Amino acid sequence: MNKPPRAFFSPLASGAPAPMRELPVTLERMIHFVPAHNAKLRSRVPDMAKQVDVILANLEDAIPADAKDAARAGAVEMGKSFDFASAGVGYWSRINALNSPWHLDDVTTLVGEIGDKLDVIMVPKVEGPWDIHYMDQLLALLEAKHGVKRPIMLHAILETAQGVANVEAIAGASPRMHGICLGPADLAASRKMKTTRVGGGHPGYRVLSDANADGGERASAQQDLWHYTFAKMVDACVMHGLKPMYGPFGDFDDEAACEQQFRNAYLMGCVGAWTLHPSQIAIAKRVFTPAVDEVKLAMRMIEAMPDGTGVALVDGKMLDDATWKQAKVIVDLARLVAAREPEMARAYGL
Ligand SMILES: CC(=O)SCCNC(=O)CCNC(=O)[C@H](O)C(C)(C)COP(=O)(O)OP(=O)(O)OC[C@H]1O[C@@H](n2cnc3c(N)ncnc32)[C@H](O)[C@@H]1OP(=O)(O)O
Ligand SMILES: O=CC(=O)O
Ligand SMILES: [Mg+2]
Repeated sequence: MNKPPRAFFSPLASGAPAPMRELPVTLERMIHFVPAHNAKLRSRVPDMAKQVDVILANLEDAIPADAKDAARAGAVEMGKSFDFASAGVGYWSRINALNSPWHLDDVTTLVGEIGDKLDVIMVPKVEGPWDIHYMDQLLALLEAKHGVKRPIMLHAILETAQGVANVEAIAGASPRMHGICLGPADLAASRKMKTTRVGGGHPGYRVLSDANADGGERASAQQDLWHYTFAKMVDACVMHGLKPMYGPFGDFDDEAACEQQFRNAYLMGCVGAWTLHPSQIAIAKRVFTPAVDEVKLAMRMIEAMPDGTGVALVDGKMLDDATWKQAKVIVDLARLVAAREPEMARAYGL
């Protein structure tokens, strides 16, 4: 059962900041993962911040059990030693799962030490709205205790079959929700899919054309294993005003496949993807930044129908109110990019 509308935006603890009614308007084309226990990589944060929209201190999977405390301390150090807000870069952390021995220390330490520096906590393996309700209440209590001025947002990873089944309820569980991203590795394991890949396609998942009368070779094409989940996730996010994102792509050597996976997500409505290795940053930037010719065409479409109603022809193609809205999605994104990157502003003519 949902909370009544008036209660939805009430702080959950006396002294906690009021929940946000709108998400901050920010570019989040890539969430760059930093293994937070790794001092060498932590020392590169100021350089990385010049290249990415968001830096995430990872505490969960990929951090060895005996380095969990060091990773937590590293996340605190990152938040204290670099001014992400002044650099215009988001600062997130992926905490350990709700049932893990590290979870409680992760949340209490992060909020207690860097609650005012952290924009988003990424919560893994979210199964249903109850996980978000729990996080919401705990964060409100900790924010009140530590005098945090701005609510920390939550980004859920969709990586269990139960989570996928409950994705709409997860998206609508709290005004803290920032977005949801697809976690194809854990989701594959949860569903008992027979793949060991981290995202992307699989050569065995394909459709085959009918047999040829002459016995000739049958055409066959690989299909997208993630299409259903993406579509479900994007609709749930957009319905609740959240940001859908793609998660990890594990084959660092296959940049073309990474780019295609990111592009499918972009075209389907996602705003960004995780980058796990420096080589993936340029790919995410290329994909989640609208192309100059696409933006120029969209601007011409908007000019052709200045008040957004009626019908017009641009390059021989019909547009009406719906097309105008499609064009506006692209131009709005271009304006966000232009505000951050002067060379793109010039290229777009904005
Ligand atoms: C399913 C999931 O949950 S996915 C999310 C969890 N996984 C992660 O977060 C993985 C994050 N990435 C990493 O830890 C690393 O990229 C690894 C361990 C996989 C590979 O690292 P390396 O073996 O050092 O790779 P490689 O030699 O190609 O790295 C090239 C350079 O980039 C650096 N680098 C690698 N990953 C990163 C990163 N995430 N951020 C910044 N720099 C990085 C390396 O330190 C190296 O620098 P150097 O040449 O000065 O030594
Ligand atoms: O955490 C990410 C995943 O794919 O699993
Ligand atoms: Mg996972």
